[in-house]
Amino acid sequence: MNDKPLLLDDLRRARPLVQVITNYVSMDLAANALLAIGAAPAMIHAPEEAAEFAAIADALVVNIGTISKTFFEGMLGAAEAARAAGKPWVLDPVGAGATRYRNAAIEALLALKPSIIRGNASEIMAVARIAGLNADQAAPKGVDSQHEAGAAKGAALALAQNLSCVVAVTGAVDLVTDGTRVTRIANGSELMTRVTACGCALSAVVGAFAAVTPDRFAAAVAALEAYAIAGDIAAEASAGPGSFRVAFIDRLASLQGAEILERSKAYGA
Ligand SMILES: Nc1ncnc2c1ncn2[C@@H]1O[C@H](COP(=O)(O)OP(=O)(O)OP(=O)(O)O)[C@@H](O)[C@H]1O
Ligand SMILES: Cc1ncsc1CCO
Ligand SMILES: [Mg+2]
Repeated sequence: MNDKPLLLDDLRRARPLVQVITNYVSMDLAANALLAIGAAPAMIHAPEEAAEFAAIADALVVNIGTISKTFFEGMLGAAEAARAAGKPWVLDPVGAGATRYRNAAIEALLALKPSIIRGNASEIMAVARIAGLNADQAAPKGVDSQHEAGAAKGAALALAQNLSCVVAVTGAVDLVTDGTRVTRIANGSELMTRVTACGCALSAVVGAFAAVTPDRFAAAVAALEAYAIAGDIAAEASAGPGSFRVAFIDRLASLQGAEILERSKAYGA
């Protein structure tokens, strides 16, 4: 029996408290995506309280999209506290490779051992380079991917093995690896790339799934699959990016295990 729909059910029963330190662009969509999927969001980033809160949250998500000195201090404290408390934490390395400041922040965050790294292909290739792996790839030009997820397979495997974490690479076909297993997910709509912060909100949802199972690989696969399938269903009734954004939140909220089983285009490869 496929256990992915059960993880969604577990999530809705547990209603995990997910602390999200994310960029200004994504705060609203990420909090609403968490509520819709069945989790409880808390967007808490101030260095004065971020670490204290991470010790009581069920999972932490750190996204460096609009990082600044203050945000970075909060991220370091929270990630350290999550690690010390044995809570899962997810890193979304937005714009990895774009500037020296961003790369140094990523390097410091990698040292705090993220449980799951979720990014687009360009970002994951840049993170591997920052970690001293796979150094021959081109730098991304901004926050959007210049590459297909499959192009980052080597970088994702190397990162997962080296940091003992799960790496989730998104794109037209998503790729998830724990360094040994690789699952691809061919669901999702191109409209998701035309709504800003769809990837950031996904990273928040990955945190919610990671809060309800110790199996980080299963959590990442289940989160990406549910998210992309909600995107497929929402796209069927959308005229463009604006109406899609609204329909997408509705579909995350109404998503059923049976729809995941019916529509899943996940395969091992
Ligand atoms: N070309 C595509 N076709 C279908 N689905 C896609 C496509 N590109 C991305 N997706 C889906 O969109 C979601 C977000 O992934 P994406 O790779 O766009 O993140 P991102 O680049 O980090 O986004 P952002 O930086 O805007 O938050 C995932 O569920 C992914 O499967
Ligand atoms: C557009 C943008 N700029 C910094 S973060 C962000 C949200 C998508 O990553
Ligand atoms: Mg992104």
